[in-house]
Amino acid sequence: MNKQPPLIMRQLFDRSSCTYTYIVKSSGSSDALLIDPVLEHVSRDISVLSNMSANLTKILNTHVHADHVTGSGALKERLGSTAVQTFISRESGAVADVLVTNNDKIDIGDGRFLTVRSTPGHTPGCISFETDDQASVFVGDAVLIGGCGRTDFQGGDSAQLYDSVKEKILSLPDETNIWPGHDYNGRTVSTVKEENTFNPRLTLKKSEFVNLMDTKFDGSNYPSKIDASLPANMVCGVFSETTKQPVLHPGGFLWVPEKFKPDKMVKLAERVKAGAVICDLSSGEGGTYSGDSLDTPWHENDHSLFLSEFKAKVPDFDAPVILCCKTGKRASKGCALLEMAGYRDLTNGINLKNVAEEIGE
Ligand SMILES: N[C@@H](CCC(=O)N[C@@H](CSS)C(=O)NCC(=O)O)C(=O)O
Repeated sequence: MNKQPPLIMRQLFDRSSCTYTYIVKSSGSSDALLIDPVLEHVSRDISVLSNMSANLTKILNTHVHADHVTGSGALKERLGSTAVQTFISRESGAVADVLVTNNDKIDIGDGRFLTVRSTPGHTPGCISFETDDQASVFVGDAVLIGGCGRTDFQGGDSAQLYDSVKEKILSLPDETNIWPGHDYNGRTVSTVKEENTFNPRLTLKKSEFVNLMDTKFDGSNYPSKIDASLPANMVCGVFSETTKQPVLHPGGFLWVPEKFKPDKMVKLAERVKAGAVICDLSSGEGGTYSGDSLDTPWHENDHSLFLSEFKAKVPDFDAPVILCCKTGKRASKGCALLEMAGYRDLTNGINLKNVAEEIGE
């Protein structure tokens, strides 16, 4: 029987965001891959790879991180953009060289591979990477040691997270090592058996888990770097040489949560009474309203510009805001973008005519 060459692994840490980065390679190949690199540690990662005589060929991202900027783009720039490929899930909506989906195989070299497991819930596009011998699984933020990723922004869904984790991670053999994306208490690795036995969240019944998560994580205390991280990570950390901002997302894709879709508009009159700032993104295409409204044009191909113009007009992240346009579509994208940037009280008002009708004008 052919024995598989052993895998060599390194776990690296970012103290600021408590993020783990992993190097994985096969002993019989010089090729190596990195999982979840952090921008500030690109030099360290290159140096560790060099000491291992390893040649970085692939950078895998478990998801669009909200608490740190990925080192993917900077590593590509330093090591040669054609020599290294970036990976992220197709479901994340982000841009990378390779978009992967459930059950895809990622070659490590020397006959070894990782299998992609779709594990949404912390975000819709979260994936885990399982080694071919099931000795290890790199889970990003789906499972944390004695915990799990939060589910209160970026389309998080606690019921979905519970199902993902139970079906794709905690169903692996007892002895499978679980390598998390973070640990805030100095722990490094766990096993399926330990998490199935002791994880205080994931040993709950699904309804109890959902209740706990939805109470504990209420959309407050967002990661402090969310504003810079999300736009950068949607393009795998590639920055424009001229603006030094993340390059624009081709096509301007924005994930729009259900609650911001135009047909989900609710309690508009109540938000107006609460003193909501009404912003018109349509430059007057959506009818009129007798009260005050701010004209803040939507920039379909430059979300950063919209964000900076909006922030200059509405600096308070807790201000109630109603976005309007002509049909509610641009407003829904605007709400999604502003929520990712940290605004907490957003409503899609569809258009000014609709606002006027809702409040009985
Ligand atoms: N304070 C940190 C953010 C901490 C945090 O929210 N961590 C996330 C993973 S990074 S999006 C999480 O899911 N935590 C789970 C938990 O149980 O705390 C910062 O400002 O960056």
